[in-house]
Amino acid sequence: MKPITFSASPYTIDNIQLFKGADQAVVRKLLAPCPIMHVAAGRPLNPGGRALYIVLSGALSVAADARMGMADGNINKVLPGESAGEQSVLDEEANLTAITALEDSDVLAIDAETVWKLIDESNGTARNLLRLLSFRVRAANAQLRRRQKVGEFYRQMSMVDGLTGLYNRAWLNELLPPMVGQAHGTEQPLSLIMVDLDHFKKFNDSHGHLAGDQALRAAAQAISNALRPSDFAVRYGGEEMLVLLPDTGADVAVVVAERLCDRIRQSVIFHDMRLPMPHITASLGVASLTEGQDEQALIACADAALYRSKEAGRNRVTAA
Ligand SMILES: Nc1nc2c(ncn2[C@@H]2O[C@H](COP(=O)(O)OP(=O)(O)OP(=O)(O)O)[C@@H](O)[C@H]2O)c(=O)[nH]1
Repeated sequence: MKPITFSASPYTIDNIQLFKGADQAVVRKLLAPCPIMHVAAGRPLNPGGRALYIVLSGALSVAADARMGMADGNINKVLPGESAGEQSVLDEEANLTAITALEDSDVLAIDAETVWKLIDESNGTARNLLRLLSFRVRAANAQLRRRQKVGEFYRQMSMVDGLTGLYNRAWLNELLPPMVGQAHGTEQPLSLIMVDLDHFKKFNDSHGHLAGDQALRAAAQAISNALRPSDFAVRYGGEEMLVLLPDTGADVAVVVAERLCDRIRQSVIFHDMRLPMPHITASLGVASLTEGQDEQALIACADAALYRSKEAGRNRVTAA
């Protein structure tokens, strides 16, 4: 079968995605006046213009524009037979994507009016265009989902303390107020334990800051291992940690705090037996939410109890 060419060019239309299965005579008639542009490698195509471009030879690169909030360094390569710029033609918006020739290319430029005529007069072209747009929407949705996942990952990372793996102050600031609100609303108890490592300055001075970091990790691990999945451990400050116990009243909170105190005292800082065996202890303060109390007052109560543990000789638990 004789290949169908268009314009005065040697190119055939049977390999162009958009015109697959379309009435070739109609397509050829409408494409006849459309210019074929030769674009040198690295040159942009009509920035901001409204035209549908079909690559006949060479290759184009299409990068989403930052103004759309879609720019993410992703570049799509458009190869012979494929098209770019359909959307700007259909929604009558200026093309916000940067289209550049990756290599010396021949590109058929179809102006908006001709695209609409093709849609009106060639069912096959209209169907192909719909299919193409549907594919583009799916790809954009998948890209958005990927970006949401990455965003959520970084959001969660920003809520975790890098040294201990416990939640950090940002997490506490976001989550404690609603937890206090919920406890008041449901009249469920909520308890809080403040944990502060004893003589930690001396520990650092004697064993070095790296050993201090390791001791902090060991204490955080001991705390995490001793809690129920419904409890939360937070690194509150340097060597100060905080434990939140939802649905837990004062009596049980003191039992949990005693357990944490024991586990920290027994924690192994260096598993390498050739290293000296320093150990740590902690002082703890326990407070339970009282009527009308806000989160700051609750923390202040636990802090005051912790201070009394320090005053009484450290390595112990005091309840507010
Ligand atoms: N290695 C290490 N040390 C830390 C970190 N954050 C805080 N510290 C140290 O923890 C020490 C806390 O010292 P202080 O607040 O004086 O309290 P302390 O020596 O534990 O004394 P008491 O709390 O009264 O028992 C300081 O020397 C801080 O430098 C950390 O991330 N790593």
